[in-house]
Amino acid sequence: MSAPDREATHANPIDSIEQPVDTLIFARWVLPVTPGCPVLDNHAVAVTNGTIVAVLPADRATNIAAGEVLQLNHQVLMPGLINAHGHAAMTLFRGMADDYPLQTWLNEHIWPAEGKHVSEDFVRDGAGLAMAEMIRSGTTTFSDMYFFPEVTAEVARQCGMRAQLAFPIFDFPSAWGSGPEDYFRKGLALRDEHKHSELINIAFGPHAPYTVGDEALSKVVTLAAELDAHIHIHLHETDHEVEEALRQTGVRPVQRLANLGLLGPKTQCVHVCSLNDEDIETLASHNSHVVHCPESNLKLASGFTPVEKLRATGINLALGTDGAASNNDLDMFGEMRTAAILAKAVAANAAALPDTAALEMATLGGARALGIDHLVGSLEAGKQADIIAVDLSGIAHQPVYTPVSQLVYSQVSHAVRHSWIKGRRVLDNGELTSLDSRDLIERAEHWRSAINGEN
Ligand SMILES: CSC[C@H]1O[C@@H](n2cnc3c(O)ncnc32)[C@H](O)[C@@H]1O
Ligand SMILES: [Zn+2]
Repeated sequence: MSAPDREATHANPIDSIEQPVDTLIFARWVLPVTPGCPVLDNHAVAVTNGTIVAVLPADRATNIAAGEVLQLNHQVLMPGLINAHGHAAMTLFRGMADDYPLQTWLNEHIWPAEGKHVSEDFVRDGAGLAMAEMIRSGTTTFSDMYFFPEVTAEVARQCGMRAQLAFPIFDFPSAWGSGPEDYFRKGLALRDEHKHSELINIAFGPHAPYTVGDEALSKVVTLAAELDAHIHIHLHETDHEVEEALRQTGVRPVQRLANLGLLGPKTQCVHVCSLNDEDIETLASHNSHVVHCPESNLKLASGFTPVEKLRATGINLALGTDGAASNNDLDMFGEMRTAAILAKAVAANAAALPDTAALEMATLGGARALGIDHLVGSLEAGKQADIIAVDLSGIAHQPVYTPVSQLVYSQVSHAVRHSWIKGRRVLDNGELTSLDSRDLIERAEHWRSAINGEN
C-alpha cells in the first residue's frame, strides 16, 4: 500500500445513533479491511445483537448510549482472523513426528497414529485445545477437515467459534467410517443437522486426488451442486503428487478435477505448491479459491505456492495453518508473516505480497473462500461482529508508523486482548471465556502419555 493509502479515512460516518447499542468499543486504530485498506485513527465500533451497526470517528460516538463501553487506548480493532485450513484435533500430535517430508510423515507416522488413537474423545479434546489456541491468537473462524466432524462441531458450538467443517471422504476406511458410502451418509446427516446453524457450515472434504477415486469425486460434484455446498480438498501439495499422477494416469490432478467438474467458485484448493502456468490458468478460469499454508509447506518441505503469480490472475487467496502436527502452531498472525516474507523470496520481489495483502488473505480472502464474506471478514455496518483487539503498547511494537506493519511483521499474536464472535465475547483481556485452559492442558498431557504408551 502506498503512503497516502495509509492515511486515516472516515468509514460510513453516522451523525447519530438513536437507539442504545449493546457494546461500544473505542480504539486507537480501527482496521476495517475495506478497499484501499484504510487505517482509521481514534474510531469506535458499535455493536447490537451481534451485528456491527456503525464504524465511526470516536468524537462522533461519545453520545451513543451503550450497555457496555470499552476504551482500548493502545489497541487496534480489526476483523477476527479466518484460518481457512486445518485439522483441529491434530493438536494432540503436535511435536510427535517432526522433520519428515510429507509422504513419510503421513504414511509412516501420522496415519498409523490416527489408526490407533483417533476416537470421539480424541477429537473432542484435541479440537478443544485447538480452539483455545486459535481464539487466544485472534482467530474467530476456522475451516476444518477431520474425522468425527460432528464432535468438532459440538465443541465449536459450545465455545462459540464460527466454523466450516469439511467432512472427510477417502476411498479407504478410517476410525470415522467404513468407506465412501459411509462418509457421505454421515456427512450429509451432519449437514442436515446444521442447516439452520448460524455459525457452523458443513462442506465436502475429499481428502486429496491421490486418496479419492473418480467415482467418489464425481459423487461429491453431484451432491455439492445439488446442495450448493463448498468443497475443500488438498491439491498439488508436492511435486511427487503431480509426478505420480502423471505416471499413473497421464493427467495432472488439477486437470483431472477440472475434467470431473470439481473445480468451481465453491471449491477451496489447499496448498497448490506444485503448479505450472496452465494449472494456474485452470484454477483461475474456474474461479476456485486457493488456501495457502506456508508454514506447513515449509516444514514438510512440500514446495512453494506461487503466490505472486496467483495474485496476478486475480484468484482469491486465503490463508491456513494446516494442522498443529505439521506447523506446529495455529497462529494466524505468524502465518501472515511467513506468507508475506516467503512470497517475496519465492518471487524475488519484495512487493510480491505486501502487508496489507497478507492481512486481506487472513480476513476477507478467507471469508470469500468460505462463502461468508457477506457476514464477516471486514468491519462494516451490517456485518456480524467478529472482532478482535490487539494491544500494540508492548516494547517490541514501538514505534507504530502503521499498525498494519506491526500486525503482519512483528509477531503480535501474544498481544491479542479481546475477541468477539457474533458479538459474544470469547476472549476478555486475554482470558478465554468459553473454554477451560487448565482442563485442556491436562487432557493433552493424558493423550501424550497414552500415545507414548505410558499408560
Ligand atoms: C480427511 S481427514 C484429514 C486427513 O488429512 C491428513 N493430513 C493432515 N495434514 C495433511 C497434509 O498436509 N496433506 C495431506 N493430508 C494431511 C490428516 O492426518 C488426516 O488423515
Ligand atoms: Zn491439511
